[in-house]
Amino acid sequence: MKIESVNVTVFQYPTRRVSDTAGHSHPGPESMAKMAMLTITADDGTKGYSFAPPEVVRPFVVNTFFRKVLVGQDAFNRERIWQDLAHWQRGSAHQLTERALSFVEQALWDLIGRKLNMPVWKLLGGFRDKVPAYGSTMCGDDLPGGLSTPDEYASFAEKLVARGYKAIKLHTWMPPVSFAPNPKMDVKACAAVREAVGPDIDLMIDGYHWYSRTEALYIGKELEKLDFAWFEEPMEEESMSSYAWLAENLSIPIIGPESLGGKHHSRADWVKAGACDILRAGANGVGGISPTLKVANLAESFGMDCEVHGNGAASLAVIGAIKNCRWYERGLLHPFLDYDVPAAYLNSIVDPMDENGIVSLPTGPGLGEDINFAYIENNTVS
Ligand SMILES: O=C(NO)[C@@H](O)[C@H](O)[C@@H](O)C(=O)[O-]
Ligand SMILES: [Mg+2]
Repeated sequence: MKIESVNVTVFQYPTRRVSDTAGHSHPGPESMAKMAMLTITADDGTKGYSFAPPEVVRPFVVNTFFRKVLVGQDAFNRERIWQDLAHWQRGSAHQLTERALSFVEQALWDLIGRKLNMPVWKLLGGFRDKVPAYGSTMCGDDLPGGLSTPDEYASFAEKLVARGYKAIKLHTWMPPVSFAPNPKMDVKACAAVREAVGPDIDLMIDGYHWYSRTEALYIGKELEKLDFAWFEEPMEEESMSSYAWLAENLSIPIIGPESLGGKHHSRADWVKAGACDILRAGANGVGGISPTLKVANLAESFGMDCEVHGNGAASLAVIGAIKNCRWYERGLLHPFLDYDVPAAYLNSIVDPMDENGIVSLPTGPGLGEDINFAYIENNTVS
């Protein structure tokens, strides 16, 4: 099955998610956003798809890297294609990003799954067809009735538990929110949520990512009193030694790295350095599904869990194939937004959750996205 073409369709769709000046998403007025659908087509007509921000898979990236490496290759030689692209990153002047690599690799997996008429998670190992989800909140805000006070976090947490979630992760306040960063406010939000949901719900925090060692230590010690399940990204992840120091000084599990580059290579060094108790990797951030699987397998070899970063089909593809991931990150959630409403370009969401907080993995071929092709065609902008 030879790859014949790699194409990108950019289309517009309505959204109520806006980004702040640090890239964190919050609810906002409805606006039209743009999305790119990356399509890989094989010579027998089979197609594979992934969705990406248009700038990540812009024409320069597709023409300069994707088409040169993929076209003419056997689509089943996915690892060889991935290695060839990954090696080109060094000489790409930072134009071939981990995220671009992730999205083309995901489309390749989707193509393979569609060709074999099997879900990717089953192709990769088929460990499970259901997974418990944790509710991952948006970052805090200053919206009255949103996530602007500890009590509003507590009230939202109660609603999430009523919806079925058995675990909740708080993204707390970060600049540009006026009073952030604020370790004491982070702790107050965590305490309010623990008070509201009781002792049987797993709680985690993912707060301001640039605290000092002493600020992170203070928060961590307070979280230990609140029996939090993990402490995520409280400092700059480029400083692995800071995380090793923090992990040494706290009993609460430290999880990471999430946003650090270096794919599965950097995560091996984190394990060796004792910089985390739980590994983390996302299929959009470490170069795709296979590198995420490599991180999960590395973690398993050291008796560690690997909690997959982010929601979506690619995350589910990995989680369905491995044992050592306890949760699916379902989010990001906010009181003002209904997560269960699919985006206009999808007929249904890929991660439906029942009243017990269990997400059933997609049973369709490939990554299992229920794509509304007619909508995309009617809303194509380039
Ligand atoms: O941290 C995350 N998940 O754990 C990300 O999904 C979110 O994007 C969060 O970091 C953020 O909004 O920056
Ligand atoms: Mg995170």
